[in-house]
Amino acid sequence: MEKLVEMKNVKKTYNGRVIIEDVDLTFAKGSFTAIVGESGGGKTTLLRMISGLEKVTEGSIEEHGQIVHGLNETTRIMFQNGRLLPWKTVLENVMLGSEKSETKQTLELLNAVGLKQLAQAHPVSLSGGEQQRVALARALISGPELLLLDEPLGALDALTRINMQKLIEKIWQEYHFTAILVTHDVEEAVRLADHVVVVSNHHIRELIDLSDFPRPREMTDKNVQKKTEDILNIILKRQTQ
Ligand SMILES: Nc1ncnc2c1ncn2[C@@H]1O[C@H](COP(=O)(O)OP(=O)(O)OP(=O)(O)O)[C@@H](O)[C@H]1O
Repeated sequence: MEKLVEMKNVKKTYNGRVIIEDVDLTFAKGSFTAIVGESGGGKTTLLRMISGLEKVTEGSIEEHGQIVHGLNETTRIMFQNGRLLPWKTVLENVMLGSEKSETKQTLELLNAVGLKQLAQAHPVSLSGGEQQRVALARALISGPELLLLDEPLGALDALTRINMQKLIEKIWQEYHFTAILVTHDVEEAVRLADHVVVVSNHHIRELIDLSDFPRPREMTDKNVQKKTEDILNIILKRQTQ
């Protein structure tokens, strides 16, 4: 297992208030990790520290053995709101993620995310799911090593969400980046991740290894349902303590 990111004894406080502490996590190259847990538990803060956008208060975060200082060239972030520029076309929005001009790979990527026919459309004419496809392509156009996903499917309806989960899994398998996903949706975490991090009470409460679960994972699969219930119980138990 080759390490990409390593968090050692990380603590974050805002104005003396502990948001998260005692974080020791390793993210292997090419792995898919989901971070779940109670609202306000520090999930986004964890992601922002990994991205370099937020400083750690104590401890360290290393990428390829180098301390993370600010946003890395090879890291991209995808948010709940695609943050597309309305006056630019789909293709132009995607190209914002790259300093190079359009290439054969650009069209391959548009094709892979199902946007080839919409390359000249503007964001206003796209559905929410299509807009997030553009945001995904823009995040991937430069070939990042690490993709941070901050609740990227949170605003989508249930069916679109499931289709987007399948797309993210397919793209992750094809493009071999390391993915870290923050989500409120435990089913989504179990469907996509090979490691699930449960955050609660300002700590990493549990690490669940799903790397042996075959893909694609369907919610009709009893083992997938059981894992989802187990994780939900860990979160709920904590909240009632
Ligand atoms: N810049 C900041 N200054 C002060 N407090 C902050 C700042 N950013 C986040 N917080 C606080 O840190 C706590 C954790 O926030 P964070 O967004 O990381 O949680 P979360 O687990 O992602 O929550 P949610 O699931 O609701 O999105 C919250 O109480 C939030 O108010």
